[in-house]
Amino acid sequence: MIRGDTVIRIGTRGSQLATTQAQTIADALTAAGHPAELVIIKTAGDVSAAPVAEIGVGVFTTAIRVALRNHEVDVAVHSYKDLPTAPEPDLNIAAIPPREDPRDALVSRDNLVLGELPPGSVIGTSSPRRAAQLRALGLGLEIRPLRGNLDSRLGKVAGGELDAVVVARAGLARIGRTEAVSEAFDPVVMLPAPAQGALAVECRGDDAELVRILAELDDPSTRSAVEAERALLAALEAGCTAPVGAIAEVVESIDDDGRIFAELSLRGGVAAEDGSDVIRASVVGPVDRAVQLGRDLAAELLELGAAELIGTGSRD
Ligand SMILES: NCc1[nH]cc(CCC(=O)O)c1CC(=O)O
Repeated sequence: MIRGDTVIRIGTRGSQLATTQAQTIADALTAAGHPAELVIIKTAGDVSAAPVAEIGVGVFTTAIRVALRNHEVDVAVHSYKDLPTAPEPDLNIAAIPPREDPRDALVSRDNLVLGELPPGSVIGTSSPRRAAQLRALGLGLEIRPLRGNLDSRLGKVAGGELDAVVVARAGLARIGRTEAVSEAFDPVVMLPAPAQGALAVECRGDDAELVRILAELDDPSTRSAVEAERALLAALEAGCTAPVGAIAEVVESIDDDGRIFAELSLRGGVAAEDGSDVIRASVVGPVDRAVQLGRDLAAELLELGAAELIGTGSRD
């Protein structure tokens, strides 16, 4: 069924990463009989090269949401981790497609893994979460601020300006550059940003037909995982300013009668920005209790002292 004769307009940032991921949604909709096209929208994050910590949460997403509310576009495709946690009651994240690998990735000179980088090596990242977790490893690395699109970040390693950068593996996967990855960090080493690697496909809440069409692209396992991670982040934002990492996965468990069933495993952590301390905890529970699991884990982290870790409270 085609929505009248109108083409669905998908709002996206103009970066290669953003347009590539929005195009996958356009292609999926078109293949399902709903022709769609991209509309490029400039966001504050595209205009300023300042660290996200300074420009604020929502720099990559606010302008796209404005265009959605103004009916300039019908759908917004966001990197989920860039969305503020505040709910937007008039908008509906109608699809969370299957997630890419959520891990952070090291891209380094000579393809070295983290443990091979000598003390004093210079690593680029502007993410307080990545910087804090790198410092906490105690490897004597020097952390330098770094922003810009993925290509320019990788270029700083290729050009010899930096020994390595840490970026989301998912971003590299989407633009076809996974060959650049020298190491994907197990979450035991570095917890990814909540919702890293996931997309939020959003429309106006009153566009019932589009809500229904987009729902076909939804992946319930990814949705549960992202809901748990984001609930953890939202609960911690209230009482803690240090950077937060989280990863949830649907895992198979076996009950007392030997039957296999699905559960949601959530790991989360908070790190002092100077790397002097990391607090981690985990929880496993019913997949349909994702939000509660996130809140429970946040409460546990706060009990363990998360609020006492000082940070800028900024996001990736
Ligand atoms: N903060 C910018 C941003 N937003 C989403 C991604 C990567 C793709 C994703 O996580 O879905 C990136 C780049 C990065 O963190 O390296």
